[in-house]
Formats: sequence, C-alpha cells, structure tokens
Amino acid sequence: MLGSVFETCQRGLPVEIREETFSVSNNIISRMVLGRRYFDKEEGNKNKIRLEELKEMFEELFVLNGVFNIEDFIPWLGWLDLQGYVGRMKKLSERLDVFLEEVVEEHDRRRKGVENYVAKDMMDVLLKQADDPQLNLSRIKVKAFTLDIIAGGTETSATLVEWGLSELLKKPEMLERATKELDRVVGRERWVEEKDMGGLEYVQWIVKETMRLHPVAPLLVPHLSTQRCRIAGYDIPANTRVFVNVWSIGRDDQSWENPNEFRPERFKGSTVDVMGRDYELLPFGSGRRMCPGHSLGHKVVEIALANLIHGFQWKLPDGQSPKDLHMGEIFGLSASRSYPLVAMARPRLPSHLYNFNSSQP
Ligand code: HEM
Repeated sequence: MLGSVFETCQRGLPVEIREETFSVSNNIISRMVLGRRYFDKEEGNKNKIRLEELKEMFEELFVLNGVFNIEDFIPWLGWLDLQGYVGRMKKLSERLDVFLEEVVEEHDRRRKGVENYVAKDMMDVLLKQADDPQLNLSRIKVKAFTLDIIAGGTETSATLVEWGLSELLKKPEMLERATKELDRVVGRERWVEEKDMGGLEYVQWIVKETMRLHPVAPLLVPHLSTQRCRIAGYDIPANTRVFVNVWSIGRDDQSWENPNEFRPERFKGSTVDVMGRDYELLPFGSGRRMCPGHSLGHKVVEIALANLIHGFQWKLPDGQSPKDLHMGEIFGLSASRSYPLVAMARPRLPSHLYNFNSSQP
C-alpha cells in the first residue's frame, strides 16, 4: 500500500484512498485465508482476479445485506421481487461462486494424492475438515465460510482507515499532532510496526474515535432473541429480529460529550475500549456473536492508518478546503463514505524506505 501511494504521488497524481486501503486489507486476509494474493490491481494476470471487480462485488454484497427488502416482511409478495433485490442477489452469488470454485479447485489440486498433507492456509484447514463425513461440512459451506471471512475482513478495515484519514484531513491540527507523536515514538528512519502501537496513544485514540463516529456496521448484523426479555421498558418476545443501533449509541449525548464532534482526546484517561465490554462503544458488537476478527481488524486499521500518516504529508486536492470535505455515508450493512476520499500525498521519510519488494505471493 505504501509503495503504491508513493508511486502515485511521484507521478503527481491524487491518491484514491479507498483503492489503497481495500487492496491492503484484502491482501492481508487473502494471504491468511487463501494462502496467496488472488487479486491484482492490474488487468491481464491470469492467476488473479481484478481487485476492482472484487471491490465492486463486495460493495454490492454489503449494500444488498443492508437493504430493506419488502418481501422479508410480507413474504407472499416474494415472487414479485418488487425492488429487484433478489435478482441482484442471485446474480452476485453466481459471480462470487465462479471465484470461490476456482479457489477450492486450486486447493484441491494441491492436496490431491499428497500423503499427510500439511494445511498451509485457512481453506486447506476447512477442506481437511470437510473430508470427515461426520462433520457435515459440505463444499458449499466451505465456500460460504470463506466468503464470510474475506468479506468481513476486507470491507470493514478498508472503510475505517478511509474514515480515519478523512476526519484528520478535516482537522489538520490533529493530523499534525499524530505526525509529531509518530516522529517522537518511531522516528523518521523506519516504518511503524505492530510493537510500536502501545506507545502511540494519540493514534490509538484516533482509531477509537473513528470507530465511535463511523461504526462500519451501524446496525450490527441482525440478531434474533432466543428468549423473551425486557429492555428499557420494552418487551421483546422470543424469536424477534433485533437490530442494535451502535451508530446512535456512539452518538448518544447521555454517554458522550459533544457526540457529533470528532475529538480523539475524549479517550484521554478513559478506560472505554472497543472490545465489547463497554456498551457505549460497540464497533465490533458484543457477546457470543461479536466479530471473531476484532483483534486482527483493530490491528490492521491501526497499523495501516499509522503508516499512512507517518509516511506521507497529506492534503486535500487544490481548491478543496477541509470544511468542504463531504462526510456523507452510504446506508448498507456497512456505512462507507458516499464520496470516495481523494487526497494529495508527499513522502516525508528518507527515499530508500519507499523501495518495497513486492515479490510476496
Ligand atoms: C476493523 C475491522 C472490523 C470491524 C469493525 C468488524 C465489525 C464486525 C461487526 C460489527 C460484526 C457483527 C457483530 C454483531 O452482530 O454483534 C462482525 C461480524 C463478523 N466479522 Fe467482523 N469486523 C472487522 C474485521 C473482521 C475481520 C478481520 C474478520 C475476519 C478475519 C471478520 C469476520 C467477521 C465474521 C465472520 C463475522 C460474523 C460473525 C457471526 O455472525 O458470528 N471481521 N464484524
């Protein structure tokens, strides 16, 4: 990501932040789950799918997961598909399946005939489990599980880093404070590493504040009550579909002072965290069904944002002032920016640090 941003600014071009953040989070998750990068920015690599195409499919997936589909509530209207969502879902599912089939087949070929094959990635592990008939893990379940993890781990982190940088571009004094902290803790001779994060208090506050104002799943994922219960005076019968509005909870003036303002310092001396224990801040949900990737996702967002701030001086393109930067969001399962963030970057570290070896699989 850093090498790609560097190349773009060397050419004097504005950086499309989302392209970069999507690419980095997707590469991380794809190498963990599928064993290699399956996606490429460039066209024409026959072993890889165009990243742009995947991004477009995931955006559609998140929009369709969040839409209000009339037939979910009035099932007898189902055959009409009044809003056309079901048709879109089927089309998308076919497109995603082509990719997933290819991945499963590649993994199957690799394992075939190899005695005591040692799993190299998550899909290998799943396919090995699927060999056991007692587990009832069909091929379709392996594909569904894989899709959940890739989609859950890509869109979310990418969206948050884009929001974080947007907020900082709106408040240049905060960007400056974060840059100074990075210079003090990391210095200008290297990139930020995971072990540095403990000392980067202000950057950590920025990430928490971004998650408070821009929870990527504003209504979490729909839940179902298993038993009858009463919350804040409301009776909720068993088997009720429940939405938890973490977007509103994060902006509730009973819990937060000046809730609509982006103010990372509010976390100074506060023990409120994002791990599901503090109900006023629930970007990953809470309890049994909270995000299983929360620890990874949190780290990816922190390290990606920290390095973007550390490695580059950022400003909005000519003619755009911070107050003009539009902060509207799209409503879907995830709340991303309605207008992608575009910004100008200038390298601020010694030039040899931008020489990246991109030979990783
Ligand atoms: C900063 C990044 C991330 C954020 C903000 C985030 C947020 C969330 C939220 C809010 C939920 C729903 C929880 C609920 O309804 O209570 C969720 C579920 C889920 N997330 Fe994440 N997530 C992130 C990263 C990841 C990563 C990296 C992975 C995979 C490695 C992942 C995989 C999943 C899966 C599979 C679920 C569904 C869990 C279930 O239904 O039991 N997420 N995530």
